[in-house]
Amino acid sequence: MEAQFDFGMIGIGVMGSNLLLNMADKGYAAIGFDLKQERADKLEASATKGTTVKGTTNVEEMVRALKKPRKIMMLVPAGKPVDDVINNLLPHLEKDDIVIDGGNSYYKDTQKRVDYLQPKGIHFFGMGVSGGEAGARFGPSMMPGGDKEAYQYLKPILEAIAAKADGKPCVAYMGNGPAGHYVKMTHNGIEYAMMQLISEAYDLMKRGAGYTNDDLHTIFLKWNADSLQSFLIEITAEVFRTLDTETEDGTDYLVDHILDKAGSKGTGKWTSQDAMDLPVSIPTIDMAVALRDLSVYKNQRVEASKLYQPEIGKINSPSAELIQDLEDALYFTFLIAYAQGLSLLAKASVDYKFDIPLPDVVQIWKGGCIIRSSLLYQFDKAFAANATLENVLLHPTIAEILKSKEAALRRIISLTINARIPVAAMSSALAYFDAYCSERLPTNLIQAQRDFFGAHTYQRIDKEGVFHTEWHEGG
Ligand SMILES: NC(=O)C1=CN([C@@H]2O[C@H](COP(=O)(O)OP(=O)(O)OC[C@H]3O[C@@H](n4cnc5c(N)ncnc54)[C@H](OP(=O)(O)O)[C@@H]3O)[C@@H](O)[C@H]2O)C=CC1
Ligand SMILES: O=C(CO)[C@H](O)[C@H](O)COP(=O)(O)O
Repeated sequence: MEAQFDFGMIGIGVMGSNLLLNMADKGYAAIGFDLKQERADKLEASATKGTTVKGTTNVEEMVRALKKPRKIMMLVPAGKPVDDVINNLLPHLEKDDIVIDGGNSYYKDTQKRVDYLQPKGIHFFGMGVSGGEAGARFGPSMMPGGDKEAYQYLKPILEAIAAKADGKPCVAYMGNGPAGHYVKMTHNGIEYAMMQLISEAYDLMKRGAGYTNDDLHTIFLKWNADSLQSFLIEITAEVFRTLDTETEDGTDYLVDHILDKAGSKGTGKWTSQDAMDLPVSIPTIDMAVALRDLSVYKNQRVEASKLYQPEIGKINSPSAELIQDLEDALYFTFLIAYAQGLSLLAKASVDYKFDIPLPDVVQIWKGGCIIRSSLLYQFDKAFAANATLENVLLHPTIAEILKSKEAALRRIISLTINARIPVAAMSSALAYFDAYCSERLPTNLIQAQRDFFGAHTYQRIDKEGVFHTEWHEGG
């Protein structure tokens, strides 16, 4: 076959097929490989009339059909399938070909793959893709990282298919080596935190204040039209009005029939693990991971609820005030979740020499991805003033916002404590804020204890040096 295709895709499942069809709609000739013939046929059948889309089960045929330098993306499950695809592709590739892993791969695996392929002259990109099925088809947010020189060949195609925010494409070069996958991992960590925060607001309104699903639908719609405008708030409004087709008369709401055990594929956990390695404090993301983990222990929770019989207190605050406070509390805590994720990227960028452009990260998260929200626009001024800002909480415009919403969050958390509604992520966001804004923390005592039992030494506030005290006889 003559080399006539602009882009090749390996793995034409949910994400791969939609991304490829998106490219074809933008005028690129697209070819997709899958192990299954029916997927290859389905790809061709789904193409928009007049576009050039081919499906194949022959990897060599796909590679030969691509213009040079070849641009091949894989969208397969993370882990072994990625290495299998690389090894199957390698015999057919040539120097300067570009291979992109668009899945949710662990960034340390991506680094190994970059190191493996670089001596062979192959440019390997780790690229986070966010937006789910609809995003892939009509405009995702994409976070590519790898060889900057080779990015010029990808840029036009990626910019054409990306979501647009304020007319700018939601894709940009994210830095060296596995930087793209690191940014996507962090995106997902923030995603975990925002989802946990929303679920806590839901719990407070449903179990605490007794709102119905219809009420919740209306409240989330209003929030989405107001300060909390975001993809996650928008889809949550939809969830509350979706009826269950499995139950007899179909009048029950589906959300009430869904088991309260959360799944997770690892990106949230990796964010927390890597933050601890660096170390960067991201407790709201950590708490979101921990609460998904806790949710899995359903049997233990059932047993404990019988043992302790916790009575959920009624929250009787006037409705309008409660909903306004919750809106402000969510705004405050979403902002903290973004701040923690961005502070992780700032540190990783320096320590790992990723050179991540933080203003671009904020820009490409404004559209197409799961954590898109109008709140992200608030960070523009902070990063315009300092593109490597360690923490957005240090910028005066952010301080003004947080100060205006802080009292509402404190009122909400006070209500939940007596009502026994667990708001672990909200509480962690407030505690992080209180600690981050404390000139003096009680950590002096921890240093004293460490020196007491382990002669670990401490520093003093009034003179330079390292000190040790004989705290007690034999200490
Ligand atoms: N779904 C989503 O919303 C999002 C997913 N992602 C990530 O994108 C990646 C793909 O996800 P998604 O499209 O949902 O998954 P799907 O399961 O829909 O598709 C995966 C595809 O990979 C193919 N595949 C699996 N193993 C191999 C292999 N060894 N060689 C060649 N092809 C293989 C499968 O082929 P077959 O079925 O024939 O075996 C299938 O076509 C994952 O890393 C996921 O985490 C990222 C963002 C959002
Ligand atoms: O990357 C994504 C969105 O951005 C995927 O939907 C991801 O799979 C979600 O993670 P998890 O399954 O752990 O909730």
